Amino acid sequence: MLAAWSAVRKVPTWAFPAVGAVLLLALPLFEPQYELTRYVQLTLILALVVSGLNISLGYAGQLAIGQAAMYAAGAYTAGLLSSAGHSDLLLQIAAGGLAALVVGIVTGIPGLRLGSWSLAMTSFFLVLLVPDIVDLFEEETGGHLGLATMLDPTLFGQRVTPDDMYYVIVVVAVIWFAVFRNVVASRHGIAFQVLKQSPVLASSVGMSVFRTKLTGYAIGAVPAGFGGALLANLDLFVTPEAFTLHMATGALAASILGGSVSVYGALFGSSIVQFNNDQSSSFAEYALVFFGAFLLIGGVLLRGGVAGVLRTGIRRLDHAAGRWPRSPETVAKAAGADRAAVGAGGTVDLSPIEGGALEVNGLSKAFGGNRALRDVSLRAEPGRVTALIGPNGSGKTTLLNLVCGFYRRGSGTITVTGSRIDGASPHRIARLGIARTFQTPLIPPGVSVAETVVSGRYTTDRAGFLSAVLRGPRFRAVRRRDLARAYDVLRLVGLEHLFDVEAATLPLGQRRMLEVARALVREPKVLLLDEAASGLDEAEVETLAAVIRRIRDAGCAVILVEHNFGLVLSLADRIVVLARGAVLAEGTPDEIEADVRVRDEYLGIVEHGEASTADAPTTSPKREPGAVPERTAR
Ligand SMILES: Nc1ncnc2c1ncn2[C@@H]1O[C@H](COP(=O)(O)OP(=O)(O)OP(=O)(O)O)[C@@H](O)[C@H]1O
Repeated sequence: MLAAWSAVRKVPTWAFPAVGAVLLLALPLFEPQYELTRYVQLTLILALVVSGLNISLGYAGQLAIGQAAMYAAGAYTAGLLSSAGHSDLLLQIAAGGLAALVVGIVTGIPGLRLGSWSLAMTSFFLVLLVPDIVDLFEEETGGHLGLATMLDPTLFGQRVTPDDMYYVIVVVAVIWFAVFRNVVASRHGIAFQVLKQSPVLASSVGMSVFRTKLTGYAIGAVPAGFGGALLANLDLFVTPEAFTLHMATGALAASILGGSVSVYGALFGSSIVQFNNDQSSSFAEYALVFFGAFLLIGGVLLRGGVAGVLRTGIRRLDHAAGRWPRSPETVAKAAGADRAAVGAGGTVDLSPIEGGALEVNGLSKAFGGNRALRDVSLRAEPGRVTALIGPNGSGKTTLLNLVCGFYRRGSGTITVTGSRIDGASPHRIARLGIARTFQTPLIPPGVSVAETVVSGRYTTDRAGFLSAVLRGPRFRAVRRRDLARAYDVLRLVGLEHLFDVEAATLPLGQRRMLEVARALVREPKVLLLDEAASGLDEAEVETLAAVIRRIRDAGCAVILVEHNFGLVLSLADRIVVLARGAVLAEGTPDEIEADVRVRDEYLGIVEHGEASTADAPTTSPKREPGAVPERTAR
């Protein structure tokens, strides 16, 4: 059984959908009943609509159900073009996709700008508006009676018969799903998942949150428009009854049941929902109840829907057959890295980084009456580790958030290599070469360790959308470089053997190291590490310390926010101590260690050498090169 599975897994993954497409194209040769071909056509049209929902909701995390309105835009555009004498199918499909894209952009901009539930509300009302808009232009659209003046479709001047229509629908669906798969597997697809996990994370790797959201929402509209144009030409009739809230709920149920974070989940979900639609008129009566049940089954019982169940099954079989996780050699080959070097245990060269000095001058920030930062100044030099320490609530994370542009400053300036960055948006600051890790690691679910690191390279060395869709030479070259670079930094932090593993399933220590790798892969000028050692065991802290030294030696300016005082003493070139939002002391590790105020305020050590709290250190941690201290300051 496992041998058979291994043989199956040797077949390239694209071969399975290709076989499915060939079977669908061959179906008419077997002279199936009309009901079956009709079912396939309607399922594929619904799958086009649902695939758009998978992009905007499943991948990009934008809760919106406006797909029915975009479907309507595509159908009416095709219908009106046909009624006006433009019977060419290609023109109608392209125009239908474009009309849906316009509807997506026009409704997406206000919905996304307002944030929160606005997009869900806007798209909900958009669907409710469809019959009214159709009635408003009754003369052209036929109002609630429907548009019945369409001409027979043509393709390259030839009439397209109802039988030919079957092939047109299959071919459009096959092309779209190939495009969808390529987009999802590209950097742009991973960007959607990063955004879904956290807009803060997305902007910290240089993504414009608004633009990425809008792109996801707008791209999701296009296949719905294609579907609409195909539906109109299938029956040569367009009625507003096909684009109701009922239909929108059905599409949502199909997306969740099939697996919204999946390409082929749209096909699974649509085939189930369409099958039920076709079964009986009593289904139509109770459809909302069925859709609700599908939503519950897909969302609660089957995590990740049908596609999620299949994915888990495949992963288990791969694991049992020894095909997963992949060996370092296989991983290196996939990454385009030097196979000979893999597994040799040698060190990884970190290429020199063009570090930049970060300078903070007179920075203040208040939250209401709470003055979180008061006139703070510090300078972090390239090729040096500058530690920022202080008790809880002293303002360390606030300072990092101001540097990264997540908070607006009250007063003061922030510069990198002399250029002001205060006032810039977070993604622009990230693009200027500031990278960071988070106190609680932000790792998107469902993404491999390798892809998580690659997401850090979002702004470097880009291949455009079209290149990604067509998998052109530029895309493949960038992809090879991305994976090879990800592999290198993973070796640096000791996680290369986990290349293929789902990142979100790693334990805390490895997720922290993974965040360091993701930040490092962009070769940042300035690296901000927010409590990167917290929750790590002794061996992991040692690895982290060695990695930080190598990043520093490569030329990066490292800012280390840390409660592990021993680690700080062993790594820092300069230490800045914050207390109650102001700089309490600044100096070399020796100066800080000897500073009475620091010992008193931060370490809680009273002058006769006893700790004032049970867990405060009584002696200075040792500072051997490479040694990692055992105690934390709190
Ligand atoms: N978004 C916010 N809204 C309101 N108050 C905030 C916000 N962020 C931080 N603060 C307040 O600012 C002060 C400084 O908090 P900050 O998180 O920067 O401290 P910290 O030194 O990083 O603490 P810790 O070591 O616990 O992470 C605290 O009083 C905190 O409550």
